[in-house]
Amino acid sequence: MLRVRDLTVARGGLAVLEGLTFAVAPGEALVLSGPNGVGKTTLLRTLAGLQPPLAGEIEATGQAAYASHADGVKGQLTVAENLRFWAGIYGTRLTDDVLAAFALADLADRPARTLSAGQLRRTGLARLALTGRPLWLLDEPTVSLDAESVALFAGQVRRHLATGGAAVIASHIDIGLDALRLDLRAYVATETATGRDEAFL
Ligand SMILES: Nc1ncnc2c1ncn2[C@@H]1O[C@H](COP(=O)(O)OP(=O)(O)OP(=O)(O)O)[C@@H](O)[C@H]1O
Repeated sequence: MLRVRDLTVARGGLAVLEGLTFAVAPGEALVLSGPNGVGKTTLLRTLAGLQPPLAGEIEATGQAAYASHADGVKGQLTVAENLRFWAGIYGTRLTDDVLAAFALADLADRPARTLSAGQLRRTGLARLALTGRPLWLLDEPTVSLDAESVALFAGQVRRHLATGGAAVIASHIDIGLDALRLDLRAYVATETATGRDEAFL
């Protein structure tokens, strides 16, 4: 589903990670780890096609759904209206199953601006299920979620994988998935370190 060869990704014109080679097959999840600033978001944005790679190749079969830190939920719309809006964009339908899967049934008619941080995050994540896209690229999807919601979300990822989907997930916590793991510390670009050090002199 996703094949990456000798990839270098950059922010602000400087290489952040280099020499990345990996593959994610249908049914597989890859968890990206590494400390703040190592380049998880930069890699995910590059895989999502939101920024060009500095070098290397990315081959993907099927479209990707990218979920970033920003939930992208419109505050003046209700939860259901937000989800219907996205379903319209992706040509799918909002069903009770999706609301139930993300524990949003009781919140469906609430204006999104009145939601708690975790409820807002669950609404943003429910969008994934509406995209119908096979590859999920998830940047810290569990931020603001309590333990119950993390388990609920992990269940949705498992369901996605079981139906032939795949996922690449940046996460500081173990969300309990049987996943491939990639520690990005091993790929920190040497040029970056030099460039940043000089910038601080
Ligand atoms: N616009 C920019 N210009 C220059 N450097 C940037 C820019 N945006 C991010 N960076 C730097 O690029 C590096 C990678 O950032 P990135 O957001 O990908 O890290 P991350 O692993 O996702 O971090 P976190 O765990 O904190 O979310 C960091 O050192 C960051 O400071």
